[in-house]
Amino acid sequence: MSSNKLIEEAINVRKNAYVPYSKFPVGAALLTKSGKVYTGCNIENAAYTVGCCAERVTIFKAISDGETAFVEMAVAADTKRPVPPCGACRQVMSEFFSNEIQIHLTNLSKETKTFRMDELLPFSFNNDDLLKNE
Ligand SMILES: O=c1ccn([C@H]2C[C@H](O)[C@@H](CO)O2)c(=O)[nH]1
Ligand SMILES: [Zn+2]
Repeated sequence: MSSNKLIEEAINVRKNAYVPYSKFPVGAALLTKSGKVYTGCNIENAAYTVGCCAERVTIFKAISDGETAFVEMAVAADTKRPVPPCGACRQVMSEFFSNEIQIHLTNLSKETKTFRMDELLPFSFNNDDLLKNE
């Protein structure tokens, strides 16, 4: 699976986005170490705040299937620059992605920027911060 193929999958799954409110479809694709590709799109709701971004839908699909080891992720939207993930998604990514994982952000022209997790979310809150007495 090439990075370009993963980007194609992210662009392709945008068609399933449920976005009657924002009309801003986003797609994501996640490659596991076992070679599986999980895809996801954003899913909105009439109660706006309960909608979920494409990145989190994708990661949660993989985690709920028992997958925890990942290689790379692609995120695509119809943006001028490669689409930047929101802060909530960066926090969820940081829970499951080590710094070896490549995160490809792209747009429909496949203008792509690739980041490491600590570039997308430096000084992130993590499980170590919960261990205040150790
Ligand atoms: O990286 C992003 C940015 C936004 N959205 C969604 C949230 C909402 O449904 C719509 C507009 O913000 O796009 C994503 O899925 N991923
Ligand atoms: Zn998000």
